[in-house]
Amino acid sequence: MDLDTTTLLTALAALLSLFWLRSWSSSKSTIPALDGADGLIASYRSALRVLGHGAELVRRGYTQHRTGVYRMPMLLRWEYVANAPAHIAEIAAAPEDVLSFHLGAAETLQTEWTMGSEIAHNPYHALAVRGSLTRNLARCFPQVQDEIVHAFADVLALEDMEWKLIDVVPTLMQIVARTSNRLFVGLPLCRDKEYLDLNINYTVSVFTRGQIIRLFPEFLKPLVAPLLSSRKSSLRHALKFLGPLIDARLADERAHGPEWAERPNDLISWLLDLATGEERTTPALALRVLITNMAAIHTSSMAARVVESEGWSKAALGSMHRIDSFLRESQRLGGSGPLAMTRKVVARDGFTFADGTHIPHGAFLNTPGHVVNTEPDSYADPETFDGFRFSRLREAVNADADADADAAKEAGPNPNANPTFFNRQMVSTAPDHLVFGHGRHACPGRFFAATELKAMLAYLLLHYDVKAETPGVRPPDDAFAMFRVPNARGRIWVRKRADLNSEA
Ligand code: HEM
Repeated sequence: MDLDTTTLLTALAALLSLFWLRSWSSSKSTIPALDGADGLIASYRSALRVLGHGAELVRRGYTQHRTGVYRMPMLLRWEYVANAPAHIAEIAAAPEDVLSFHLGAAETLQTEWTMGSEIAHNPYHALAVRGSLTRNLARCFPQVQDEIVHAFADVLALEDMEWKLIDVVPTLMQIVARTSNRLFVGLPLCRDKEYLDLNINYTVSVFTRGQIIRLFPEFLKPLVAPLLSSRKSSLRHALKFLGPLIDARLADERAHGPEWAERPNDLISWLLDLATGEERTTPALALRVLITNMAAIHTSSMAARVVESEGWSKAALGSMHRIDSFLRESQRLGGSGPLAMTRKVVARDGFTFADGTHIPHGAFLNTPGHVVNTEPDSYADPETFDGFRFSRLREAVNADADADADAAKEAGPNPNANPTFFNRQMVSTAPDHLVFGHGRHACPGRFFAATELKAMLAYLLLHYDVKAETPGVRPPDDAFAMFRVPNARGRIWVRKRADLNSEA
């Protein structure tokens, strides 16, 4: 879909929305509206403004209602934003049958249209990521490490000591997709360019077209969404690669049961451990592989600077506090959109915070992701990138536990877990660090993401020199409404290091 078509559809959606007879009864809510956005005309004006200035409006709402909840006008309804840390902690702790993460995500990503309604109703792939994938990280790390070496060599394709200008986002997406798929589906498929491109294109399509579909009123979605969504064509395409692999795995399971000597330790097996009924078919399993790829690929872009040289075994990565700190800081500033942790209130009586603030049934409740990640009460000089902010803290408290303790805690009860681990690691979530969400639905893939990104950054630093295209300048993020991603046109210079080490 070209830019003109996108613009046209967006304009059409906005126009239709203006004529859509939205119920304004909720504007009589006791919860205050964003200042200047109350009333029919003002609210529509603000809702249109959200499309181009979402982050600015969320920051304004934070300044105006620092300790409370306010209503933000969107084109099709009012949404609620909770600013106070205590409220954020309550949202994080609420059970799925009170505040639904899955129905919140279904709205944000338009899951029914971009992925299929079964993904929201039976998200068992998240359990496979939280359990088996996380538990197997240490065992599978040598393969991930091996893939990083090959992926950097093939994707950067540097012949000699010359500097090469590379496009950051597409290059990192190739490397991340390939490394992740070494774990998900193994060799040789993880190196198939057509398969990787399919996963990357599907990821981009879910995030961009989901935002456009979201602009349309419900009654128009059945007409418009199938034209915009690439779900069916992507799944058909994915079956070309995954179909034979999954067919063979299902045949083996039928012949030998769930445990057999050469059973691969990969995502397909981890999904099969949990899949029941209709989920145990080739297309249904292929869709879960596609969705897990989408979750894994979407957020992995970062700035890189030389920090220090260490070995890069899994154990060494655990002690690489500065790389961990650098990535956490990078995510703190660039990793959350204006709104995070979207939840749909599904409890019949609505949701009431401990201080009595009441959110009605059916409403969407959010937290101001980027704003809390840059709250001056939590972070000194919060808008400044300080790569070693967290490693200094860590050195000060002299904590030595690493992400494994946290990962093991997530994967299941562990009587030997150390309760005093440092809680400002890359994988640690908090009401003032919402990059991976927080609470019950905090990203289950973050242990893998942290291991993979730390290994990638360490490898990059040991083997390549890197510099910004324009010294000291980070290109501004691309933003649309409440959606924010690294600048798609950002470029950096890369060359092989003169004193190239052979990998540890
Ligand atoms: C830097 C990389 C990543 C970031 C920033 C990230 C961020 C997030 C966020 C913000 C959420 C929602 C949390 C909430 O609303 O409370 C989430 C959920 C999720 N993420 Fe990630 N993620 C990353 C990598 C991954 C990877 C590598 C995987 C898979 C291997 C993954 C799988 C998932 C899944 C399955 C969920 C849904 C959780 C549930 O159903 O409870 N993510 N992620």
